[in-house]
Amino acid sequence: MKKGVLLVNLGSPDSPTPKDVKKYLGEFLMDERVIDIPTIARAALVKGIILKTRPKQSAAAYQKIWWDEGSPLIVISERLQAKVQEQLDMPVGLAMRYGSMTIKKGLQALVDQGVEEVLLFPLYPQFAMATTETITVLAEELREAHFPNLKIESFPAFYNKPEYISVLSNSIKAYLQDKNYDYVLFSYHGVPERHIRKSDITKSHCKIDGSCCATPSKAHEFCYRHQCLEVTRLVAEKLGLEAGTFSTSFQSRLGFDPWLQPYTDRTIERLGKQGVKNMAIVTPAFVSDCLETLEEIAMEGQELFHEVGGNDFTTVPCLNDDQEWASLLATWVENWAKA
Ligand SMILES: C=CC1=C(C)c2cc3[nH]c(cc4nc(cc5[nH]c(cc1n2)c(C)c5CCC(=O)O)C(CCC(=O)O)=C4C)c(C)c3C=C
Ligand SMILES: [Fe+2]
Ligand SMILES: [Fe+2]
Repeated sequence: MKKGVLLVNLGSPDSPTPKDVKKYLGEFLMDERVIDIPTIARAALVKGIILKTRPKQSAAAYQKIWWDEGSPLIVISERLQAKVQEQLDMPVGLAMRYGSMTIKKGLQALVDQGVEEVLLFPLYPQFAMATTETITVLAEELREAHFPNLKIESFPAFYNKPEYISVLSNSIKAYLQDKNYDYVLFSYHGVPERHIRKSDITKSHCKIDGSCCATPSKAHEFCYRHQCLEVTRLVAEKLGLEAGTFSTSFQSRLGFDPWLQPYTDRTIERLGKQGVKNMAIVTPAFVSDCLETLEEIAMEGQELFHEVGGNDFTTVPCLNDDQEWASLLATWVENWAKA
């Protein structure tokens, strides 16, 4: 059977105009795994409230980070795809969960090249209902409706694979080598606490308290919070960071529900007020730089840190198209193809 791989990332608007941002956010936020409330309530919230104001505000943010070639997230994902393709004999496709580069088009392009068996590769180190799950569910729906003879297998969350932790730690170490820092903040995209409880396959483990994520459980296979805390622990260990000089926080909260805490903005503020002068910030929920790293962290986060007395604020780039990272992806794909 001819094999191929489809890398899948989140997606971006076609352009940073309020019109295109509105279209993109409409698709994104109407996903039942992103805003997980009943359809009528979701439509009222998204179409009646969020889409009335957010597109203008988000478009202004996108305009600050947009590149001549397009959305950073898309351009970086394309560069990564090209590097992975250089190392593999099988076709390597790229698709986005939202926006114009659809998963349907990505699957069709592979089928057109004769592929009969696809490795679906969500580009997210940690599992989340709003990221990995929505990709795998949609791909299966598309397979049933349009590609009934195609075999699709999904690559699971890779947050604790030693080779991933190594590549991530190496890239952070290389970037911070000659930088001034006395604290490393690991900031992950947040999710509503409710998402964590919904993904708990034991239905009773996740209490989102001080201990559940450190207590071994089957629930952790699908616990975003546990997986983020593990990445921090493993990378800190690898980099030899001392206790008290690093911590985890969660960014990009939207709406009024409780999301995973501590929140990144409040953490930056607290650390600055407590006397941290030189902060490095890493964002391991994202494999590519995007609005959430380039604007929310590198611009807004830095401004906040300076306001509360901080000096240096270093935003460590995501893995992006790092050569070691591309080689690791190619190795994982090869291992799958051989199995
Ligand atoms: C409202 C709910 C949202 C959930 C839940 C959520 C989870 C989630 N998102 C990412 C990765 C990215 N999100 C990005 C942008 C973004 N995310 C939300 C909302 C939720 N995300 C919104 C409304 C936006 C758009 C921008 C804005 O208006 O603030 C991006 C950046 C995309 C880009 O074009 O650069 C990424 C990447 C993860 C990993 C995650 C759960 C773990
Ligand atoms: Fe998001
Ligand atoms: Fe937990």
